[in-house]
Amino acid sequence: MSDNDPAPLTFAVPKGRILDEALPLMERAGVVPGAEFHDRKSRSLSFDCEGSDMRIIRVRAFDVATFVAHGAAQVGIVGSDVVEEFAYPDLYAPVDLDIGHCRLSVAEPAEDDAARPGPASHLRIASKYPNLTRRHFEGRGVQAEVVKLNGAMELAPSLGLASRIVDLVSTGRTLKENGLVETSVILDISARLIVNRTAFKTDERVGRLVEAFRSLVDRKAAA
Ligand SMILES: Nc1ncnc2c1ncn2[C@@H]1O[C@H](COP(=O)(O)OP(=O)(O)OP(=O)(O)O)[C@@H](O)[C@H]1O
Ligand SMILES: O=P(O)(O)OC[C@H]1O[C@H](OP(=O)(O)OP(=O)(O)O)[C@H](O)[C@@H]1O
Repeated sequence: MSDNDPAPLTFAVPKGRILDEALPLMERAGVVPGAEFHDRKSRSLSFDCEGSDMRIIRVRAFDVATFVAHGAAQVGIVGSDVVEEFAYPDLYAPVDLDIGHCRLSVAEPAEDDAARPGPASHLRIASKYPNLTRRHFEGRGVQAEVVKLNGAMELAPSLGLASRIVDLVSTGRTLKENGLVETSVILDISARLIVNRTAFKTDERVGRLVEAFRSLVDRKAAA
């Protein structure tokens, strides 16, 4: 790299379930992680990209948004749940990738309707999404006290930690097996290509990546 070459771009991806669906799209957009990315024994968090000086970093889903919003990564892939929860002003989500579909829902114990108390003005709710939870309940005139958990939300009602949960639902199996029922959907979710707004305005490589992903999604929709 000469002194005049721009700094390599950093592309952030989540570690878990979105990745399986995201990798084929990334590859078709020319973002191909090197072999070490697939080496389960590797403890590296930053990887080469084939045919480019771009770096690919693999972080927790919520952290993808944080890296991109702060410009530490310029591009990333993350669920719209994460985009909406943080609502970072410097984060722009220009492409719906049509993968990682699920929903953010309210759930409560599947007990008899007769045993359920009437409408409440204050509820304790367990969630990994405090902002979306508060916003949803405030819109319905209910003050939500959110107990922040990072997983296994479904345990909270039976152990008296909260009366309801707000969590991601896909097949609904986890709710069912833990004696809960979905009572309302807050948000339909899919994965988004996200970019740092400043990088998008100032670095044409970011714009080219956005166009590459957008045309892939458009072609899939037209097929
Ligand atoms: N059934 C599901 N459960 C959880 N997330 C789902 C589901 N279906 C799709 N998703 C999407 O996947 C995202 C989680 O992505 P992924 O599992 O790749 O991240 P992660 O980094 O492993 O997350 P975590 O921080 O929980 O470890 C969610 O934010 C959501 O957008
Ligand atoms: O409707 P389903 O298909 O059952 O999927 C929903 C479950 O999947 C997610 O958990 P995940 O497996 O990511 O584990 P976590 O609780 O550690 O987040 C989510 O938090 C639910 O628990």
